[in-house]
Amino acid sequence: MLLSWDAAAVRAAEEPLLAAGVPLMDRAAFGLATHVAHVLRDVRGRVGGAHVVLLVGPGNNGGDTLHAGARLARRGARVTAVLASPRVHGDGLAALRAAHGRVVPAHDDAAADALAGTVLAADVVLDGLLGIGGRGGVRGPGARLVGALAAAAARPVVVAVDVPSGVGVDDGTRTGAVAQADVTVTFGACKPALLLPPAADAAGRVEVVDLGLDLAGAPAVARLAGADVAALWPVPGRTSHKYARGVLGVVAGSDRYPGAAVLASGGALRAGVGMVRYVGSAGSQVLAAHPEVVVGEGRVQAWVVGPGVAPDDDAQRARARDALVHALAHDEPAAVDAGALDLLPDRVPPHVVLTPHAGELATLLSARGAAVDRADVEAAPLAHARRAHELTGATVLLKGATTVVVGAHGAVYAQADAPAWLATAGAGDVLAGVLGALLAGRAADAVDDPTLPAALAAAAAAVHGRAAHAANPGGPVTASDVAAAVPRVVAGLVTA
Ligand SMILES: NC(=O)C1=CN([C@@H]2O[C@H](COP(=O)(O)OP(=O)(O)OC[C@H]3O[C@@H](n4cnc5c(N)ncnc54)[C@H](OP(=O)(O)O)[C@@H]3O)[C@@H](O)[C@H]2O)[C@@H](O)CC1
Ligand SMILES: [K+]
Repeated sequence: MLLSWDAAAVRAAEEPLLAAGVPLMDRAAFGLATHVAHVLRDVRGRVGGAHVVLLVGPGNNGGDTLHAGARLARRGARVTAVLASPRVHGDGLAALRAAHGRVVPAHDDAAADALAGTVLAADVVLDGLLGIGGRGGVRGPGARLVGALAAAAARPVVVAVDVPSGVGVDDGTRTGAVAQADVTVTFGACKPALLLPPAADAAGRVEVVDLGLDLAGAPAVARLAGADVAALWPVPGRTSHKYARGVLGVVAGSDRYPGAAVLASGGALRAGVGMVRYVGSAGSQVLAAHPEVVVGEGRVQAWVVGPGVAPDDDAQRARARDALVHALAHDEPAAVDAGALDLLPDRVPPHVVLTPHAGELATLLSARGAAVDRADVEAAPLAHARRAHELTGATVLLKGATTVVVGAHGAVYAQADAPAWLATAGAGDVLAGVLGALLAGRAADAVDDPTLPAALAAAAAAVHGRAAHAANPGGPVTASDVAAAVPRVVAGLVTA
């Protein structure tokens, strides 16, 4: 599991070490220089003679960068520090000068613009303008340098120092231009911005330098790895029968969208649910694709409600509403998608998991008095998913290239397992089915432990994303392909 801590938690963990005189900046700079040396060997074959440009901001982030630059200069690199502020870290600057690094001021926009060519001609650029002390996008001459990097057709390798400068460290937002990093070398612990969209898209590969911090308290954002998914997956024992493995009620599809019923049922079956009971008008299509499905109502442990339920299909909407009422009255977990999102009562428990995409989340929030549109949600996915959790009580899985899950007691996951090819019609229906299988297989646990539905939702997103890779590595996939690949992805995880 990849865990991240917010800026305040990192600072709190640094404090006692700094008070005890532990040289944290030395450790950070050593780790940074080591990673940059690896990068230089990759791009140039060696450190000696390579040209390294440091973008240096006013705080300790610039200090780390200058100290790392000094180490690289001592190893023979040609190091140029571009100072984007008249006030920079004194010790760091002295160390770089002592190591014969070159120092050039860029204290105004014109000076910064004149240095853009130098920056773009480097082998490697270290982005040390802002770290966890940054507030909003990069301002001043630093912004010109970042803008030049962002606009360049051919740019040097960029290593972000701690975080790409200008990202919202705790919420994953981006304001203004952010230099796209190839690698982010982060100190002490991963930061939320390195996992959360849209900031994480600018981070590249993330390397964590251990500073020996003792991080107390819960992490801010987590990302499940394969072993975590396997530990969450309901794996049948030798004596399990289909009812013990979970029966899932699926209220999906409509005359207009019968395929959603087929895909949601298929996702659930392929994820290992004991049995699917399908409720709705697409029974014949579901049976044609999946003869193992039982059509009609009966006892279930969990529900999938909403995929492909058309807004004008009154009969299917009534079934979806009934299913939700039943689920809530009997403490049965439910994945609520698409056409059922507007049928929710005001408050629901966290074992109700909403699975909107950005547009649907905007609609849901707007209906509850928070006027936002799709672009607002995409610019700040965590904040909006959290708002929806606060307003409804539900666990919220916000679908996207990186899927964000917010659950009870501050549980937050960000899963980036899917290839871009997964953005295809019907993929969300399959995801709802996979999640439904997990909720059915672990229904009692999901009700007892209010944070578990968020972990299960993240696990469903992880398997769904991996299935898209497995279905056709590097190429296009259909939702049916993704569903078909789920069993071997699950097998690979639970037997690893
Ligand atoms: N603590 C430690 O020992 C360790 C810390 N470490 C390192 O320290 C980093 C944190 O350092 P930091 O606290 O000095 O903040 P940092 O991010 O460098 O910038 C703050 C400066 O930027 C300014 N500023 C703010 N926003 C701005 C904007 N939008 N555009 C332009 N300027 C802006 C702000 O000005 P102010 O807001 O105060 O006016 C202030 O002057 C951390 O990320 C890690 O790299 C590691 O070495 C491990 C040990
Ligand atoms: K930085």
